[in-house]
Amino acid sequence: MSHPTQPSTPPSTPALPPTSGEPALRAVTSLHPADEIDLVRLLPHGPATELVAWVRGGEGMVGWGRALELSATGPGRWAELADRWREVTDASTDEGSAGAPRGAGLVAWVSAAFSDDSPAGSTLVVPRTVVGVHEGVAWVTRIEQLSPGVVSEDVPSTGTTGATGADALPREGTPPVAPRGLREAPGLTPDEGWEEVVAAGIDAVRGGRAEKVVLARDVLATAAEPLDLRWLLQRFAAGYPDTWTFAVDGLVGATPEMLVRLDGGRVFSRVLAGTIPREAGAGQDQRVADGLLHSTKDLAEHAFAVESVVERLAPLCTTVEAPGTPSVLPLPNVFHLSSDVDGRVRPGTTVLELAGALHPSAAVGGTPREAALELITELEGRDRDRYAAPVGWVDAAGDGDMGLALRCGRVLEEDPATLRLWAGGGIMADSDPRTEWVETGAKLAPMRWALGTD
Ligand SMILES: C=C(O[C@@H]1C=C(C(=O)O)C=C[C@H]1O)C(=O)O
Repeated sequence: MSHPTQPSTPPSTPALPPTSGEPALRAVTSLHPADEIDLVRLLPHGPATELVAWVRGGEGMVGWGRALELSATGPGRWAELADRWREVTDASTDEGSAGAPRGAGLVAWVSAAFSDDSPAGSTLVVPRTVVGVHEGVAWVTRIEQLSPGVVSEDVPSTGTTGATGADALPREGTPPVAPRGLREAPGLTPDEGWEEVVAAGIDAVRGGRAEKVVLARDVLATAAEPLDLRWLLQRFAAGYPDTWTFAVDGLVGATPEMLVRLDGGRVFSRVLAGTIPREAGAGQDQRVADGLLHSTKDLAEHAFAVESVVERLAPLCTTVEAPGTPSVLPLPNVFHLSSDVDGRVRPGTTVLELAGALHPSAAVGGTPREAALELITELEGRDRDRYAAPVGWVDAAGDGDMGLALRCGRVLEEDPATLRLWAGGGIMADSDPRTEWVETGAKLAPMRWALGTD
């Protein structure tokens, strides 16, 4: 039996839609008076990964649902996210945000992996609903995909105030659920081994391998049920109002450190390095703060961090200015040496590219950068996931805030009742392992307090 011969050319197939480019989004913003809006109370109950927040002193933004998610890995993760976000925003429409406060309109939250070779990946998330507050103005932005793509189900709406429809202000969500039956366990480094890790870091610095290396430890906190992130966010917002309370992709915390803010061409970075736990009793504050301001070890450690930021900003800016001496930033748990760096960015640079260039600053890596990163890999011996990496938001113009993911934890993908908490500190030749243990304990205090019910 003979078989029909195959045609030499395949039959013509219908034309496929263009595959280049990212999905287009449509953002619609409405403005409202901001009377008595408590942003973190607006968040609906939902899985940890569906909630986003960036709030400080009652202002900022919260969001939920997912209109779009982009991910990237490797050393090119920043450039990839920046390019793809530009493609998204170029193809998208943004209605009603003209003249509205910074952050209103099309906006994405970003959380990146600390290291270039991390399996953790980096993510850019555009929520379906964003509510913001700034200087007496509130806004609601609703975002949807215009072109085909995967859109996850929105978190159920919390309802609306008076007015109905897409532009109404969402009403407060149900009260958050306090974590029950909390227990702590040592993380990837056994507690009793961490001072040895620090001692090895001190030896490496004394031996000339680096001038400063930041070493961190982790702790696991497990509750009886999946954690309600809104509990933590409300605690942070109330107890740490001078820090940026953040949530994205299951990473939650209250960071005092602004790696980089871009606002209409102005660049700002708050560099922190050099820390002392705040002792109970306000009577001690002045003495402790003075001690920090005169500690040669802490001043040197701080200078490395400022230098690393100024050096990396310089090629991307027309001007960069740093103060000659740091000041003391008081937080409920610690004092930090703090320097505010200001600059003007060269046109066309977004906050994502700035964060990519600055990360890891010597506040979380060390000096020199490459040698310190090698030591971190060698001595910590495990991946930092999203800890100590940039976290924040970017708008359609490329402006935004990128803090450092510190005083934070991340919900484990495999167990939504467990958070991995992290804290680290800068190790210099004259550091002491016991003091570093106490300092990292003070840096874990905000998370431990936020998990509590006192
Ligand atoms: C590494 C952390 O914090 C960083 C390290 C600091 C230090 O060593 O003094 C201070 C602030 C942060 O830049 C942390 O909180 O985990």
